[in-house]
Amino acid sequence: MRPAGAGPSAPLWRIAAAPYPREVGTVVEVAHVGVSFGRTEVLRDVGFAVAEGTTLAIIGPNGSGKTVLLRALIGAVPHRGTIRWAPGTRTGYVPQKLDIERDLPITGEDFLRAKAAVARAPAQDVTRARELVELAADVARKPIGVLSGGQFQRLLLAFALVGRPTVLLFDEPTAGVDEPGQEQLYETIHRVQARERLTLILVSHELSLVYRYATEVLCLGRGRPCFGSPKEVLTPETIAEMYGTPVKFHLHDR
Ligand SMILES: Nc1ncnc2c1ncn2[C@@H]1O[C@H](COP(=O)(O)OP(=O)(O)OP(=O)(O)O)[C@@H](O)[C@H]1O
Repeated sequence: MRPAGAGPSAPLWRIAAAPYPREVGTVVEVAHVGVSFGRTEVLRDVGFAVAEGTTLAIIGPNGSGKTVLLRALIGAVPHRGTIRWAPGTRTGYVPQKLDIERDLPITGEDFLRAKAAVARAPAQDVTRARELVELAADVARKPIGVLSGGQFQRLLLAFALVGRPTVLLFDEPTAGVDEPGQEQLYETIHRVQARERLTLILVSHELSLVYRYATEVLCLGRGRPCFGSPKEVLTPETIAEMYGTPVKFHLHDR
């Protein structure tokens, strides 16, 4: 299958040139954001807005600044420009990598309880989050080092859900997960999103899943960032331009 999409004349660049209009229900507004490390500019003039309950996918080649942007959004990286969260927003962040040793002698349950303690969330949030992501209680009682890639990603998702965020920021939800597991994980995220009325901002390399699940797509890469619907952004022309090379992806049947 080939990607469906608008022609090259589609308005792909609407954000960088003109900020997205403020709407009722906008969760975050980002305008002219830039990030540099020393003399190296990683992000320049990034702008977009995310409406409540929608899914923004951030795509782009390795090193294009996707993780840096997520970290800027949660305030972990200094930036230029403005990032305005709606009052009352609570974010849950799932990093791409965890800076903990997987062979630490702690169980999934311990891990979730630690988050509840830090977030001052009630103990029942742990069970609730675990059940939401369909992680079996006996799996959560195992040491984190023996969990499969898919189980570990579910644990990370549960970790982010403890404290009841209104927005989930997810860096590569399917890293270390096989292809059927990726679909299942996206289904789970989608289900949790609908049930909890969450807004999702996720970084992904899985363009077919992005096509299926995202409401809007922000593409970082060579040239100016582009922002639009999956149909507008995920065209062979745009992808080739942003990645610097043609990228093939398959659209799964619904
Ligand atoms: N704290 C930091 N100090 C210096 N440079 C950094 C720092 N964090 C990220 N970078 C650099 O910023 C650039 C973008 O990194 P980032 O991790 O955001 O890329 P990415 O698009 O998420 O890549 P990937 O798809 O490989 O995960 C890289 O060149 C990286 O080395």
